Order: sequence, then C-alpha cells, then structure tokens
Amino acid sequence: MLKAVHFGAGNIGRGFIGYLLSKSGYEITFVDISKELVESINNYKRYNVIILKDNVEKEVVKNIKAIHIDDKEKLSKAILDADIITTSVGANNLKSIGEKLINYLKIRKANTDKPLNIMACENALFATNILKNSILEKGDKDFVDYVNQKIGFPNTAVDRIVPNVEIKKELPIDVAVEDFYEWDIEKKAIIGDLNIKGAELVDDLEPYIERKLFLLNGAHATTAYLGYLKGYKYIHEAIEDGFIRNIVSRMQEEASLALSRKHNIKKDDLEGYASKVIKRFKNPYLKDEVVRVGREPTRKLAGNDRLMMPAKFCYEIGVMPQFILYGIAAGFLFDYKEDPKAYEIQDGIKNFGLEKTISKVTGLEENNDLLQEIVKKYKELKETFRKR
Ligand SMILES: NC(=O)C1=CN([C@@H]2O[C@H](COP(=O)(O)OP(=O)(O)OC[C@H]3O[C@@H](n4cnc5c(N)ncnc54)[C@H](O)[C@@H]3O)[C@@H](O)[C@H]2O)C=CC1
Ligand SMILES: O=P(O)(O)OC[C@H]1O[C@](O)(CO)[C@@H](O)[C@@H]1O
Repeated sequence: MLKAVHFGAGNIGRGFIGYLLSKSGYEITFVDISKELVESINNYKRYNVIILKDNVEKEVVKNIKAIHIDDKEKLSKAILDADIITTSVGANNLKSIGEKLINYLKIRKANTDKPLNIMACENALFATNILKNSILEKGDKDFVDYVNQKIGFPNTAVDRIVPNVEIKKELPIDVAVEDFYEWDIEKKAIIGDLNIKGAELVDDLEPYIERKLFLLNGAHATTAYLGYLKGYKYIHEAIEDGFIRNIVSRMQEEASLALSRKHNIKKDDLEGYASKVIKRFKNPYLKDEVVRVGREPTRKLAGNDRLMMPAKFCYEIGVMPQFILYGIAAGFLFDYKEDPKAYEIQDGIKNFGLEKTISKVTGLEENNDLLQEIVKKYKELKETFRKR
C-alpha cells in the first residue's frame, strides 16, 4: 500500500488532501501539533467527509493514524516509509516544517534511495518552493545533491472550500466540505508517479494557481471584508447583498483582465470560472463565516497575495483596479477582535496612521497611486458603513 505523511490534520488536511489520497489507495499518517487531534485520530482510526449539498453525501476515510510533531521516533519511521509528504499547516508554518524535515530526510538518505515527492498544499503562490528552500538552505553539498536527485517538489493549487460549519457529526473528527474540488500539480517537478486519482497534472502551474488565488481567494476575501463591514455573519449572505456582489464581480473582471493579458487565457474561460466561484460562495449549506475567510488579514493584504498581486498587475497594464482596491480598503477595516492579525493592523492604524500601516502591510510606498486610492476608499467605506 502507498504511504502518505500529511502535516496539518485540520480542515483541508482531512477534508481534501486526506480524502483524495485515501480514495487513491494511500495509507495516511497525519502529523499535527494538536495533541487532542492526534489522540482523536488514533482513537477512531477513520473519519467521515460530509459533502454539503441538497442531498448530503458521506464518504469514509480509513487507514489513517496520527503522530504528534514532537514524536521523533514515530515520525522518523513514517518519513522513512513514505511515498509522498504533503502539508496544509498554513503558509507561515512551512519554514519551520522544512527545518524539521531536514534530519528525517537525512535518515531516509542513509537508509533508502526510494524516490519521494513533497508538496505544500497551502493558499500561497508556489508554496512548495518555500518548503524546499528551507530544506536546502541548511544542507551540505552531499545532502543537497541527494534531495535534488531523489525528491520531487511539485508546486500545487488546491481548491475546495472546507468551512468550520457546525453540523451533526458521528465522530468529532468528521469534516464537512463542498462538493467541488480541484488539485492542480506541477507535472515537471514530480519524481516517479504520484498516483493521486482526481488530481490534474499541469505543464505550467502559474496560470492555474494565479487564477485560483485571484478569482476565488481574492473574491472570497473581498466578500468577507465587505460582508464583515456590513454586519453579515456568513459568506452566502454577504454575496447576496447587491452592493457587495457588484464589487466582487467587478473585481473578478479586473483580475481576469490582468490574467488574460499575462497568461493569454481566453476572457470567456475566465468569466466561466468566475461565475462558478460566485455560485460556490452562494452555497447556504457551507455556513462559511466571514471571519474565517477573512482570517489573518496581514497575510491576505500582503504584496504577494490574492488582492495586491492582481491590483499591481492591473496598474502595470494601465488600469486603476477600482474594485480590487475596495476589497483591500475593506480589509483595513476588518477589526475582528479575536483575530490577532486584524488587531495588529488596527493597532498599527491607531499608533502609526493609516498610510504607514497600509505601506507596511502591502509593501507599497506611501506616495504610490494604489496606496492613495486605498486610503480614499477606506475613508469612503468608513464614512458610509461605520456611521452607525
Ligand atoms: N479550509 C480550506 O478550505 C482551505 C485551506 N487551504 C489552506 O490550507 C492550509 C490549512 O488551512 P485549514 O485546513 O483551513 O486550517 P486548519 O486550522 O483547519 O488546519 C491547520 C492544521 O495544521 C496544524 N498545524 C499548524 N501548525 C502546524 C505545525 N507546525 N506542524 C503540524 N501541524 C500544524 C493545526 O493544528 C491544524 O490542525 C492553509 O494554508 C489554507 O490557506 C487551502 C485550500 C482550502
Ligand atoms: O485559507 P486562507 O488563505 O486563510 O483563506 C481562506 C480561503 O481559503 C479557502 O478556505 C479555500 O481556498 C477559501 O475558502 C478562502 O478563500
């Protein structure tokens, strides 16, 4: 049986990566920092994936176990035996995972020359490269040669909405997901075969990952930030609001223009993709909270992420991306107190001023046209919706 080690047994780890690997015949060992989650997985040895739609479906994921990240002995054995290693721990945690992997890969080097593929399944551009670089950074020449020859590092784009919806569950580790999924994997970087049924191997990942990050995640963040501002709890409610819906659709049009110019993708294809995304946001069964989708705004509003990247591409081709900038401006008004990164932004605005904070988070110079436009829109949104 093929063996997978997956770091991060959370929503997407169980609801998508574990789900598809299990369907492809893999035995999965989850690795997590949560002792409770690890105990639960080892206790039940299976979980249900509940597919949220009109006629709810349930699929069982079996042949699973879990290891705590600090259990060196078990982790070493699991990594020695693995055919594939995947992660969904949050892009900010990849560097530390990479550093941890070094010693385990050295043990593997000494014991087997079986090929291995390692893939980071996070919402970030070329996340696997981050992981790969943190593994290679501290290695000597011998280790670097081994990694380059025996380990594949395909980048990926993973798309399935796995919310924190509260539904009736048979097991506490059951996970609820939308019906749709797409997993695009960089073909040229694979060593040997991946054997993942349902994943798509693509020659050039960049158009896929940018399409997903801008048209889905960017639109999602825009819906979340404007939804929060207007007092909605869920994404499916916010997207039905005419004002929000208009901004989201038009930001998708702006991002599509940039994508079609950059990658030569047909406008019709992008329009089809964008409208399917809106339909997915409308799924009332997901009960996806705006505060989950908007989480960690410092990451989402950064220069290399879902909103700033398409905004900069538009600007470079001579288009002022008015609607993408509304989403970004709304992000700076996201003052959800339970999100430390939202708090960090609000604290920055209070202590250093709006311009300086936008500049710090987005990487734009204070006199940049885009930054000035974000400031205008921030004030306009604040004046309109924070008067109450
Ligand atoms: N939920 C979703 O629909 C999707 C999420 N993603 C991406 O997947 C990643 C995870 O997201 P979710 O599953 O929603 O979050 P989550 O919070 O449900 O799961 C993350 C899991 O990783 C574990 N973790 C954190 N740091 C770790 C470490 N250093 N070592 C081992 N385990 C660690 C946490 O304990 C948790 O169980 C993020 O990068 C997200 O952007 C991508 C596509 C869809
Ligand atoms: O997982 P992140 O990057 O915090 O952002 C939430 C986003 O990820 C997803 O959970 C899945 O792509 C989307 O629902 C949402 O756009």
